[in-house]
Amino acid sequence: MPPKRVEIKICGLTDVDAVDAAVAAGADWLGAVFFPPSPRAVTAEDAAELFDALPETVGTVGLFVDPDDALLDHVLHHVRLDLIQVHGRETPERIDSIRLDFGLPVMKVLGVSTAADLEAARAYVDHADRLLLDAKPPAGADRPGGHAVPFDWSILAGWRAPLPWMLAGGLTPETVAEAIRATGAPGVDVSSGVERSKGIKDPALIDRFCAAVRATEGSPRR
Ligand SMILES: O=C(O)c1ccccc1NCC(=O)[C@H](O)[C@H](O)COP(=O)(O)O
Repeated sequence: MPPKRVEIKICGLTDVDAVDAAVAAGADWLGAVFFPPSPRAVTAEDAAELFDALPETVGTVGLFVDPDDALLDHVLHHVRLDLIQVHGRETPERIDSIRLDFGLPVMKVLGVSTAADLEAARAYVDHADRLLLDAKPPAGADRPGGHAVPFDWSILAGWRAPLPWMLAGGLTPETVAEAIRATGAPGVDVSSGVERSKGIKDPALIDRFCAAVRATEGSPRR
């Protein structure tokens, strides 16, 4: 079987050095968080600077939590995004309206901790373009993601993804290869695991993360 390329998304970027490191390391997707309580939140203007002059091979992702149309309008007025990631309680119908009104594909995040949580995926077929499986946030958290928490990957055994998907939640340069091997994930998403402190990305960790993913390509998977 030919080697399978695993998509890499580096999320929560806030500075140009980290963007440059992610591009140089071969990341496929770069994410910016538009959710002010996050330590990684950026303004539309910041993101426009960060995502200026990227190679065409690199896609840009805006991460939103239950965004209203005014926020999406504002951000998209400033920044070229290729994919909208929604990390809140967005229904399939709300995703339809985002796709229709803003003309962009949407990746819906599902918080999972048990196999039963995976059932929710089916409701998004014919609505979302992609799914991102992430851990549920700790109790009382002020935001639904980006907590460096993995979920139990064994719940994915035998799961047939109804849409293209990515794996997230507490991945690091040390764990990502095993995560890919154990789950067969066609894509991986990281934020905390490539940071030197909360919200501050470390170019060397980005490089190590991407290298660890690329080293898995072609090796046997689930
Ligand atoms: O990063 C945040 O602060 C954030 C805020 C609100 C919703 C989601 C958020 N992060 C999610 C991600 O960055 C990723 O998509 C993914 O969950 C990976 O997070 P991590 O466990 O930190 O690697």
